[in-house]
Amino acid sequence: MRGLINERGKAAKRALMTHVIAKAFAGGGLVLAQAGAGAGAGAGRSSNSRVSFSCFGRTTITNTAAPMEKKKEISSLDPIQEEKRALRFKVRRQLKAMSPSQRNLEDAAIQKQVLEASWFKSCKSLCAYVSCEVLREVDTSKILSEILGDPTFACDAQIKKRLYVPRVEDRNCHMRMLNISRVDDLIANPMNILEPAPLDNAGNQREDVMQATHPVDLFLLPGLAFDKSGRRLGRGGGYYDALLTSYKELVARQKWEPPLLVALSYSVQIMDDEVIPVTSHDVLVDALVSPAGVIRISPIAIEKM
Ligand SMILES: Nc1nc2c(c(=O)[nH]1)N(C=O)[C@@H](CNc1ccc(C(=O)N[C@@H](CCC(=O)O)C(=O)O)cc1)CN2
Ligand SMILES: Nc1ncnc2c1ncn2[C@@H]1O[C@H](COP(=O)(O)OP(=O)(O)OP(=O)(O)O)[C@@H](O)[C@H]1O
Repeated sequence: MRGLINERGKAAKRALMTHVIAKAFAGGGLVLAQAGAGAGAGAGRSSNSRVSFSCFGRTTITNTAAPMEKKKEISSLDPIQEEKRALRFKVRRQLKAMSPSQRNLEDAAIQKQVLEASWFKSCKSLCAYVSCEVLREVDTSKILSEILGDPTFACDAQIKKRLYVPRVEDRNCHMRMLNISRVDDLIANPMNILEPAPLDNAGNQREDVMQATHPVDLFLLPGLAFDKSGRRLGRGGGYYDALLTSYKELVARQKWEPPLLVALSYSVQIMDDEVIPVTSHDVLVDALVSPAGVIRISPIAIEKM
């Protein structure tokens, strides 16, 4: 899975950029954004403009040749979003500076801890992200392959778990978690992230975790930065915050046990307290798995992990 993404290299970045630009124009709004601040892998550029995107209809377009009064609008953007954007920029740079061998070591250490953990072994149903090399995310390929029984990975016994993975639906930056049973169920989306088609090979709708009759026990979450009080900084789409909020509401309605929200983090992604800005939309995680170990944060993590 990781190899598949590896091979795509520059084409992936082009695909990502095309997608982000298309998304920006689909959003329709015209808001100024700070030059440089949002200019990560997905920022589109022309000679005097940069386009970046944010979800829930807040598209941002920077005209670097804009007159002064337009530049003033830049500083009137929500300061929390500005802080988040600056932190994303910084963490992306640190992730890019990690050597491949360091990343491999940390990927192996994180996945080993997950695979050997009692809370993972006992979980019957989970939502997990399909890691993307271009985004420098903690690798999940070994975890997913063990769940799905990929023969290229040696495992003592196939772990039987129900697995849901993200699929971005274009409208309103909506993300669903759909059930898959094989690695082959995944295809690359325009952002070059592997995700399932809405229909399975037999033409049936894949089960959406929001429609499932049984709860999931665990979410394995991606992100750009985390801290030891459970704060999580995502990539700015609000996809996970929205989905986790809806899922928590479903859990409360059904009187199910809440799932463990566990983020996977390289060492450089763990920030000091108070560094990550938060709003009321941000959902806190219960625990982190880093190469140095599991960090249990919430009472549910302390009880179950
Ligand atoms: N593996 C994986 N799948 C996922 C997510 C994720 O974070 N990781 N998502 C979680 O939401 C959703 C997709 N959301 C995404 C949001 C932004 C970017 C992205 O490429 N961002 C660029 C910067 C873009 C910009 O700011 O202009 C980047 O982070 O470098 C990718 C996926 C659903 N699937
Ligand atoms: N549940 C929600 N309902 C409405 N808007 C939301 C919700 N969650 C986040 N948003 C909005 O989405 C935008 C992006 O949010 P934020 O910067 O917190 O995303 P993120 O945590 O980086 O991304 P993700 O959740 O995909 O990992 C913000 O404008 C935020 O207000």
